[in-house]
Amino acid sequence: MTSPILVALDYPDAAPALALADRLAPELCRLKVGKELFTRGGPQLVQSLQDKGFEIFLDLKFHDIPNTVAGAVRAAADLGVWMVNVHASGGRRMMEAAAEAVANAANKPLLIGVTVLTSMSDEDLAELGYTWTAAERVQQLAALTQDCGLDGVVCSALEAPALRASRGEDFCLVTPGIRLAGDAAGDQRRVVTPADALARGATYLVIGRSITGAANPLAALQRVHEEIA
Ligand SMILES: O=c1ccn([C@@H]2O[C@H](COP(=O)(O)O)[C@@H](O)[C@H]2O)c(=O)[nH]1
Repeated sequence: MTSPILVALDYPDAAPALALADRLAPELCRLKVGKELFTRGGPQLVQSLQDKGFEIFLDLKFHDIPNTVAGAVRAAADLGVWMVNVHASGGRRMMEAAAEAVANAANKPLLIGVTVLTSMSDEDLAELGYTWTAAERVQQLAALTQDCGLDGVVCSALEAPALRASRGEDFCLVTPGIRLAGDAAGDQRRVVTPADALARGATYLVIGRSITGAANPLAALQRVHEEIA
C-alpha cells in the first residue's frame, strides 16, 4: 500500500523524531523533515530515517539565486530523498535551474514548488501589498511551476479542485494545513480535513501536529487512515 500521508516531524532534535519513526511504519506514511529538525539532525538523521525504510520529503523550501538553489537540490538528491521543494516565487530561472539539477540525479526526487504558505490568509497577502487572493496567486504560481518542468506544488487543499482542473491529473498537489475535525488550527489559516482534502483532489496530505501532538500518534495516524478509507 502506498499511503498519501506525509507526517511532519517538527521536533527540536533527532531523538523524538527517531522514536516516533519506530512507532510508525513505512506502509502507513512517509516522513517530512523540515528546517528545525534538519538543522539539528542533518543528513545523518535523514539517512537514519531512510534506513528504517521511510521515504523522506526534505521540506527546506529553497529560495535563492538559481545557481545556489540548483546546488542545494542536487545535494538533496544525493541524500536519496523522495521529495524536495523550492519556493515558486523564486521565479522561472530559479525553478528551471532546480529542475535541470535533479534531472540527471541517480535517484531523481520529486521536485515541488511552494506556492502560498498555508499559514497565509488573503489579509496577510494584502498587508504585503499584493492585490491577488491566495487562490489567485496559487493558480499563477502553479502554472509557472508546471511550465518550468517541476512535478507539482505545495498548496492548500482549498485550492486543489481548481488546480486539478487547470493542471491536470498528473500534477502533484502536496497539501499541508490538514487538521482532524476538532483539532486547533494553530498558525494555519487555510485548513482542510484529511477526507475533504483527498475528495478535493489532493495527492499528498502533510500532517504534523494532528499526529505528533496526539497522546497516541500511531492511533491518530490510524484514525486518519480510517477517515480517508
Ligand atoms: O504551505 C506550507 C508549507 C509547508 N508547511 C509545513 O507543513 C507542516 C504542517 O504542520 P502542521 O503541524 O500539520 O500544521 C509544517 O512542517 C510546515 O512547515 C505548511 O504548513 N504550509
